[in-house]
Amino acid sequence: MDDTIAAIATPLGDGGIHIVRISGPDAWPIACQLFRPAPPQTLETIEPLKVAFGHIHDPATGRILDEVLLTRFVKPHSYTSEDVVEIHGHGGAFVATRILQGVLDQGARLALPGEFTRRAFLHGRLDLTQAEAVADVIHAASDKALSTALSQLQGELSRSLNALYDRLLAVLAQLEAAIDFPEEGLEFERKQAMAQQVSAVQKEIDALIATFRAGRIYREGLNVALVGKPNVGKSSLLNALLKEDRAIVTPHPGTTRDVLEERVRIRDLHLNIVDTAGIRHQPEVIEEEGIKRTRRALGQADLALVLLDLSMPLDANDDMLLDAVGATPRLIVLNKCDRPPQLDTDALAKRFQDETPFPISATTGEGLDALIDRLHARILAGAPSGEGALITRERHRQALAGSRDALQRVTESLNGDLSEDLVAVDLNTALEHLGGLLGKTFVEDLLDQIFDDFCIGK
Ligand SMILES: Nc1nc2c(c(=O)[nH]1)N(C=O)[C@@H](CNc1ccc(C(=O)N[C@@H](CCC(=O)O)C(=O)O)cc1)CN2
Ligand SMILES: Nc1nc2c(ncn2[C@@H]2O[C@H](COP(=O)(O)OP(=O)(O)OP(=O)(O)O)[C@@H](O)[C@H]2O)c(=O)[nH]1
Ligand SMILES: [Mg+2]
Repeated sequence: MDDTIAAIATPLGDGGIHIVRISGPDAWPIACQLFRPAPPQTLETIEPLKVAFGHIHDPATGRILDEVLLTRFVKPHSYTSEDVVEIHGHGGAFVATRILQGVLDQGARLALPGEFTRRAFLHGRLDLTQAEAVADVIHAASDKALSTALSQLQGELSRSLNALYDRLLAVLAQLEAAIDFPEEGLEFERKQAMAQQVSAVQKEIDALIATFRAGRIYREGLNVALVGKPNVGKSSLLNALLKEDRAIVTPHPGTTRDVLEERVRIRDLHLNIVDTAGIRHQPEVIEEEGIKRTRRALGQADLALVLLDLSMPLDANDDMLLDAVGATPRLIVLNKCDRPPQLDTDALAKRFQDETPFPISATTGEGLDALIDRLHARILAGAPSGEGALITRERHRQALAGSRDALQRVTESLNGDLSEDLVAVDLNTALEHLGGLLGKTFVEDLLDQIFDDFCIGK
């Protein structure tokens, strides 16, 4: 951590401005080799956290490389808690790379992905949940995703976890006192009181674990599989939903799948909709493959949007599909309601007793608002009300579950008659899980996992 790192903190391409960021003990000396402030400013008069105007020179040739703004941060008052310099140059991959090269030539090392934030973590300016939140702010695709990430960055989750950690630490101190002075032992009442304190913490951990469903869906979006027989209007519905919010939609290719996935924003939330269509030719050959893909999409979905064609009777395709949906939570959507209905609605009502199918028309847009209302309500159903801390990642859930299980053993032991040493072991395990979640203790592998997903320059 004692070397000086540098990177272009903005995406490489033509744009308005680019930022070259330098962090470490040589950040300022390196900047001094390259930057000439415009008079009357001199290098000596540049104040931290103020913007200075000037030029970057190429020390090799003395020529001007760019006209820039520069900000100096003096440790520990910077993003990384180290000395930092930011050079704001003109947008453009070539000029940005040219300035970065100058910085590297002066002795800085190219930063690894996430290394600035990793340093902020290692210097204690952020804990691990806050560092994760930095990535979540960057990837946020809805208001909920953004507000969840920002409150985590601001330490909302950290505060809850630290409070629980401290309460357990206080119990551990009592236990250890009893271990150190065995002649005094632990009276029954003391043990009861400790068991109560522990189970109170356990309850709060359970409550945090229960926020995972909502937290994950806010952060990642609800995974929706759009399923239905060929021609029922799946792609039309997807397009209609996309049109609702065209500007903020970003199509991104499935990572391991060859199906199309689209991100659709619905008010303050977003969905990841997988369109399972498009396998129509040579049905005898492709049919099976199509069903396999549909099943795969369904397996990864939080919700299936099952499309039926209101303008024709249910057929064997629909049956096969409904079979495939199986236990995946679903919403039945009846498309083409602009056409004369052919679907036997009595039979339908019998078949889907507790469900209200949604009549829509993907082409006229009829019923779409109601469908969106329903989707929105369904996502929020069971979500924690209010502003409390949420957990958003499987890592959080696992750590909390580990802590909760250990605490369960602690309360059982305290209520039973186990020795203080053994109780302390479980209590320590519970603390380690919480500590690991916050990054109080960590292994490099975990940091690699978290920070490798970051961009270079973050
Ligand atoms: N130009 C620029 N914009 C940016 C960042 C940055 O590093 N540079 N950020 C990050 O990528 C985010 C802002 N986060 C930041 C967090 C802390 C500090 C910082 O210097 N903190 C010091 C001083 C604060 C103060 O003077 O009040 C500190 O905490 O001591 C800077 C940015 C988003 N925008
Ligand atoms: N009248 C009417 N026609 C519709 C509606 N939705 C879709 N269609 C028509 O139905 C046909 C099939 O629509 P698609 O959206 O391609 O259907 P799909 O389910 O994606 O079909 P595959 O990709 O082949 O599985 C097109 O001609 C659409 O214009 C609707 O609500 N009303
Ligand atoms: Mg289609």
